[in-house]
Amino acid sequence: MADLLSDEEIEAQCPDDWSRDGDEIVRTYEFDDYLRGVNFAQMVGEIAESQFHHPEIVIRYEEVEIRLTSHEAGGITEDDIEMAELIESERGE
Ligand SMILES: C[C@H](O)[C@H](O)[C@H]1CNC2=NC(N)=NC(=O)C2=N1
Repeated sequence: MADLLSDEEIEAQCPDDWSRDGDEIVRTYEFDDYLRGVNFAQMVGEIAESQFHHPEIVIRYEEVEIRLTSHEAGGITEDDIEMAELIESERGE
């Protein structure tokens, strides 16, 4: 199990366009239509399964919110940062 990151480490390692919200890091992605968001959520789910690290995914009209935290560690770890980076690389932003 990964160790909890310090406030300073989270600040330094949180990818651009992601923000910290308590024990989570979060980003909301915008899409041109609902189904593009649904497809993105599917892709995030596949990454989550491959990493065995599962975000909260909220699908709304033309946007998808991704929230990451490490439940077992009780906060934000390298696993969350890595997942955010993988999602960013897939999104191509
Ligand atoms: C038993 C435990 O749920 C598993 O080891 C994995 C599954 N996916 C997970 N996902 C997240 N976000 N945090 C975890 O601690 C976690 N643990």
